[in-house]
Amino acid sequence: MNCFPCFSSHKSKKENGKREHDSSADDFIRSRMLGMEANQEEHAKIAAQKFSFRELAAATKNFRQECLLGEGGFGRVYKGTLQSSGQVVAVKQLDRNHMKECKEFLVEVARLSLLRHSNLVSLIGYCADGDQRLLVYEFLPGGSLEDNLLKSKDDKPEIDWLTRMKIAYGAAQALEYLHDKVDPPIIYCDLKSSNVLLDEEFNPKLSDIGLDKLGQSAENTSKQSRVMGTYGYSAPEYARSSILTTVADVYSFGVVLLELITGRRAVDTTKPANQQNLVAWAQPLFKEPKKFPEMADPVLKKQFPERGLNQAVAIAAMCLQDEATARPLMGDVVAALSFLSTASEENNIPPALPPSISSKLHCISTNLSLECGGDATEDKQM
Ligand SMILES: Nc1ncnc2c1ncn2[C@@H]1O[C@H](COP(=O)(O)OP(=O)(O)OP(=O)(O)O)[C@@H](O)[C@H]1O
Repeated sequence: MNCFPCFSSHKSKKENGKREHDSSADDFIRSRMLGMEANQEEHAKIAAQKFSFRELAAATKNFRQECLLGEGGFGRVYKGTLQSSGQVVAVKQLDRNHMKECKEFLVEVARLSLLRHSNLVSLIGYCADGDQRLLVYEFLPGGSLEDNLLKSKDDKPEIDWLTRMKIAYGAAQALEYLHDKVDPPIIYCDLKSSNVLLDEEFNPKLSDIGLDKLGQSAENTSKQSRVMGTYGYSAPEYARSSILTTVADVYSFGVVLLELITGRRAVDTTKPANQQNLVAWAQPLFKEPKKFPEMADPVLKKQFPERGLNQAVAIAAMCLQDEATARPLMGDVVAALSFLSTASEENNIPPALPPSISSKLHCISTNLSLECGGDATEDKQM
């Protein structure tokens, strides 16, 4: 028997991430708002709070350099404190070339404000004063997964195995929500460790569900105009065709999971040529389960359950299959990770999967030409 999980593939459940949907709430908002003038009435229909530019300037000490958290593809992000409530927030000031049209901006804010999940950074409010466009998010004090896992760790505690699995589980739940619980489904587009933010307890939240991303629903994949994704994280079919689907998100998730397992960057130009691309380095190892423990991050000092490690690598291997339709659905990844992230603190061993899940997750040795190492007890886990 083999310990690798097999998930229902995208081909069987959905065709390339597309699915039928009825007229949804956001269609309603879009149609209503595009037909209206940008006035007070429009603002009132958005769940997020409306801020004036003056309020956000005050919150960020006039966008002072010391408040700057960083700069991304859509603009600068500042840490601020709302004077009305004392709440600490992250204020994203969009570049002038994004969302100039007030109506379009408000439509996208309305869509953003409908998203609610504990593993997504919440949108608190927005500002559309003159030509200024700003978004106000909850502030995540723990920094990004990239900061914590992959950058210099002098002043940071190492992230232990179970915490890594919990981070993977939370990020997977957020993607499952966007793919399967939102209608029409939303493709995250740019999952990478710098977009996984952490709170004080290392609970992950996906950030940067940007305006372009919300404009890119699973129904309009062929309308992709701007190059999204990040080298090292993008699915091979996206590099070939520029068409994004939910299965491309599954691939990017596989890369982040592999980063969590190995402590290596998706792309690291400081490494020897054959190790610079994480997936290319890992692919041959996926065929040699006995070598899986060698893939683990050395800073873990072998403090991980071997069965859990084998299962996590197998999930990553499933997500990273070249054949897009063979990749698992995020719902199945969530089911498997829920067990890997709930090991008892005492023995750090993930519990056996219940029959209902293990029957769903049947073996994938034929897909990946893998034979699992480990003992019979381990093999029964998945
Ligand atoms: N809600 C937040 N709480 C705390 N820090 C945040 C928050 N949102 C963004 N940041 C930080 O602000 C910086 C810029 O973030 P932003 O999302 O604009 O870009 P990015 O993720 O670095 O790049 P890209 O736009 O290519 O995804 C990053 O360091 C990020 O960790």
